[in-house]
Amino acid sequence: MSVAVLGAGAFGTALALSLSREGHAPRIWARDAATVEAINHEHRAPRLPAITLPDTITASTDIDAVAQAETLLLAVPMQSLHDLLSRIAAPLAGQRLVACCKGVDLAELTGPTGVIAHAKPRAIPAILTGPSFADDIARNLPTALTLACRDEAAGEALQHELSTGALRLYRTTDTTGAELGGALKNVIAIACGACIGEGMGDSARAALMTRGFAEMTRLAARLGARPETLAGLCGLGDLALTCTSELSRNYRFGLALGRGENFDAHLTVEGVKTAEAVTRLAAKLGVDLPICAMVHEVSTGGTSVTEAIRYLLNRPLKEE
Ligand SMILES: NC(=O)c1ccc[n+]([C@@H]2O[C@H](COP(=O)([O-])OP(=O)(O)OC[C@H]3O[C@@H](n4cnc5c(N)ncnc54)[C@H](O)[C@@H]3O)[C@@H](O)[C@H]2O)c1
Ligand SMILES: O=P(O)(O)OC[C@H](O)CO
Repeated sequence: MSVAVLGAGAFGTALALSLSREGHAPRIWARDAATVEAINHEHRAPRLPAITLPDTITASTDIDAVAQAETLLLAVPMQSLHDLLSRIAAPLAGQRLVACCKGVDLAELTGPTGVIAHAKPRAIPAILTGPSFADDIARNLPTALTLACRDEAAGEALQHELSTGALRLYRTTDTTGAELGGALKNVIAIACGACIGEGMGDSARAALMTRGFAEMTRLAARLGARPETLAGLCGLGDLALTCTSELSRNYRFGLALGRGENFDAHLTVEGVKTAEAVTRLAAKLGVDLPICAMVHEVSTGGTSVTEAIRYLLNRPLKEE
């Protein structure tokens, strides 16, 4: 089976490397010629500068040519996924489209598999998500992720196609749970970073992680997801990684908010737009997501970290 990667960022490049170790020769689509030049001639990718790529990994700016592979890994930021799919002329009928992004689309208020289903209704949508830093996958360190696909046979085929000796994929048909886990953990990671940056301590972070997990499962349950999906790699697993590691951009963005420091605007921080999207979605559905709402307020300058923490502490007391 042929696999291609659309998007030459850190995660797309790391996944291409992972595939190349299993004998695939993946092509990467990049939107700019300079990145294609760097991959094809210097064997390096701008977003993973420390890694040398094998010459079996090649790149092109011709999206319609690259998109002919049977399996396409869609590795662009969440808010660019719709734009990416609209660049491809073909309907991609019967092809497996695996979202490798985490978030909720602001325009459609759906996760990546919903965006795929709207843009390419004859394709088979799936999502690859869970605790993993691109750099770890690129270095072939042990990693376990969730592969979610409603089509069981396609999901099983993808699980086998994308697993490697170091990258172990667990399968589920619960795409809603898998994508909400990955989306919301980024929002909670911003909250945890802000809490640590503000000097609130590890106990406060543990409280935010736990009550954040309650928000994740509440919204997911309202949208029909299974609780055990959220308790898996794509939910609890990724929450644990992202809320505790300074390798996470979402966590570091939160740290900067808490410390009152600037943050590099060129870095992909999915939790900011996702906080806005899930706050809107929750209002529409009548679901209470106070931590997500505060992350949206703080990250858009609507309130301070101190005020947000005070608000969360002073909410009416309730049962756990
Ligand atoms: N980096 C990681 O460790 C990691 C791990 C797991 C999941 N992810 C997820 O992968 C997704 C991508 O993150 P990343 O770290 O690879 O980001 P990145 O910032 O390293 O790269 C993003 C890439 O997308 C391209 N891009 C942006 N907008 C585009 C558009 N409109 N059309 C086409 N290409 C566009 C950029 O040129 C860049 O090559 C995110 O949703 C992220 O949550 C990342
Ligand atoms: O750097 P982040 O915060 O986007 O996190 C990367 C991955 O999503 C961690 O699983």
